[in-house]
Amino acid sequence: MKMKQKILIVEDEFIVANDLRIMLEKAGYKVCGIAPSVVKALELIATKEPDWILLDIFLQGDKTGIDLAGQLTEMGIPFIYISANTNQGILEAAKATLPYGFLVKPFREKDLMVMLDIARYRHEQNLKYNHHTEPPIHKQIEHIAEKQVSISERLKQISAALYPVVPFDFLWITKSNPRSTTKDINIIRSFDGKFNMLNNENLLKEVNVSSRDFKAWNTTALVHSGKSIFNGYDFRKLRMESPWVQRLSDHYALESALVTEIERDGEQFQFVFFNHLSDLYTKVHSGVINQFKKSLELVLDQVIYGKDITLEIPAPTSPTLEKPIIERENPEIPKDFNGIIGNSTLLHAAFKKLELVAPDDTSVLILGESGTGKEKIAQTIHKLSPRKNKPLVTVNCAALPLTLIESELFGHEKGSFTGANEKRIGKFEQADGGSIFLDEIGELPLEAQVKLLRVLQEKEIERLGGNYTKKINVRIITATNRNLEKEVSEGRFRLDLYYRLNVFPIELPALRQRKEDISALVAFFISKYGRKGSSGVTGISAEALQELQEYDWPGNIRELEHLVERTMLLTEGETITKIDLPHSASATGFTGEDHFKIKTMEEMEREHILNILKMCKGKIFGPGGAAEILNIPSTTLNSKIKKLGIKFEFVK
Ligand SMILES: Nc1ncnc2c1ncn2[C@@H]1O[C@H](COP(=O)(O)OP(=O)(O)OP(=O)(O)O)[C@@H](O)[C@H]1O
Repeated sequence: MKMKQKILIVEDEFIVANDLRIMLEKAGYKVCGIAPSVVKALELIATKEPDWILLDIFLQGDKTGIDLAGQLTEMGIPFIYISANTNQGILEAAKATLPYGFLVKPFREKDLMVMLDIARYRHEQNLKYNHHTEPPIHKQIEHIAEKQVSISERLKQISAALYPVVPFDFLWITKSNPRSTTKDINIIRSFDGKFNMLNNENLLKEVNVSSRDFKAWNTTALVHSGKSIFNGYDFRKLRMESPWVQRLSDHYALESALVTEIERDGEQFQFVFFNHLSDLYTKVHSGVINQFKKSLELVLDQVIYGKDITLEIPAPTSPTLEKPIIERENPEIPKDFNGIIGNSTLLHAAFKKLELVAPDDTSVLILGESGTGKEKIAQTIHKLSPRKNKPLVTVNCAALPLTLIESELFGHEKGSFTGANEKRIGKFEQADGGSIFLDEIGELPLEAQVKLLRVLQEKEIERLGGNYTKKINVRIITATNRNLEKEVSEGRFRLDLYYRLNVFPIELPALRQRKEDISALVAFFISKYGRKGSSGVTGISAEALQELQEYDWPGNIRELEHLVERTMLLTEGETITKIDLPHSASATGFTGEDHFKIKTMEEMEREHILNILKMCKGKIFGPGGAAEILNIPSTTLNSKIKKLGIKFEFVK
């Protein structure tokens, strides 16, 4: 008989805590204490040494469950949140602490037990691989801070990493002591979720303030007397005290702020996060930002402090046409990992995980946008596993008609449905002894999900329309470019299956997150297509490469590969000097011919919104903003913009 698992309940509502205790004890767990506050929880952890913690978010005292979570991770104690709070910002902040689960109150006894069961299973797997699922956000920030890309690119990436846990529309980083605005950094989030950086000079122009006024206002960091959260009345007071904050908040329709101070070498810096939602920030956010202080220090050291801020991307050093910077004849053909090119830290993190898991039978879930190389990774996992001499069967779940998917995967008996003239061996049976790669797993219909769960749990398949079951031995590798958590929350994907598949996730970065790999990839593709075809291209000019590095790559490596191949065919000399990158004009639907096209209502709506956005120079909120002109709430406009796929570049 196994030792009973000891659980500590951290919950300030006695009735809920007691209820939980009864359920857990009934299921055979030992409840080693109930703590209504973080302080009490730490005391009980020291004396009772719990195996698991069930953690509420808002507790007695000024510390939240999320504050405690950071310490739990350091102590290596696994935890699950149990909270009634489903505010998106708080969920994201909770997620960033890497819990083993999140249960929303009220819940059924069964939900709790399933969640605990799966969490324990995942924890065992994690201990085995000694890792957590993804690098925590502070690690991501530190990694970006040290990247060899421009300061503004790093700050944009850091903003994107921070955003899920501390959402903001405007971030002002300023030196508060000794007071100075010369090194101010202003980061603005545009409505399409991109971050743009402005120095003070440009920002003053944008918000229409003369530098004389700015100086006269003696604009300095906020006097915040130790307070960090500014909602409602506090925010209005802040506005009254600072004309600069007033101007910013009028222009960007900002309604709340969160402030944190960081000291470096006797100088005090202030990070001020602003949001257009009122009452957005809570002590959860200030707790999170406190946990990130060390990373923010690094950002100041590496990215800002002691350096001149230039927002311009440095001009390419040698924009030569004659001297291509990548040459096939003298090829620095990049080193690769089983045919996968890339040297960025993000990709290396994925390789490391891959090497770790490949020899085992553990299921792997590969996450990444389309074209990031998920299939390549799946092939490599198989190649590096003891199953390498057995088949790797690939199934694209999105490419199969719903009606056929089950028979394709699990096989069918003759006559089991109309058209089933012959018995069919399913893909799982074909893969017996080897691996199966289920691409686009998010597309799998619910009935097939049940069967897949059965394969994972019982290691057996059942053909359609028969009593035929067979034990099989298949390693399952899945991939998706969808947000599976969202699919789960919307009822399209089974939670239990998600947890089983997500035991070992490998995240593949989008190409835009690892632009440092672009030149190696281009060199690789030039060499690949040069050898194959008749193109005489051997290199690319620095300018053209720079252009590639500035592009966003929605189609990732697949798009880059096709573009290089196409450009090589169109290039007459040896060096690619001109690249025909997709332009926003055609994407906006503003080509000349469009005048004569019959347009759908959606197209009309899109065009009208675009026109207004252009008129307002992209301003959505506040006076003179597009929402006001269109007479709809800004939130509605924002969701229309998203739905209609309007991108910020189209507005410029
Ligand atoms: N790191 C890499 N080095 C070299 N080639 C790569 C790399 N990553 C991807 N590719 C190439 O890019 C193309 C797309 O890769 P792949 O099909 O593996 O992407 P995917 O993420 O599975 O895409 P989808 O989600 O659309 O199925 C392939 O031709 C692949 O060979």
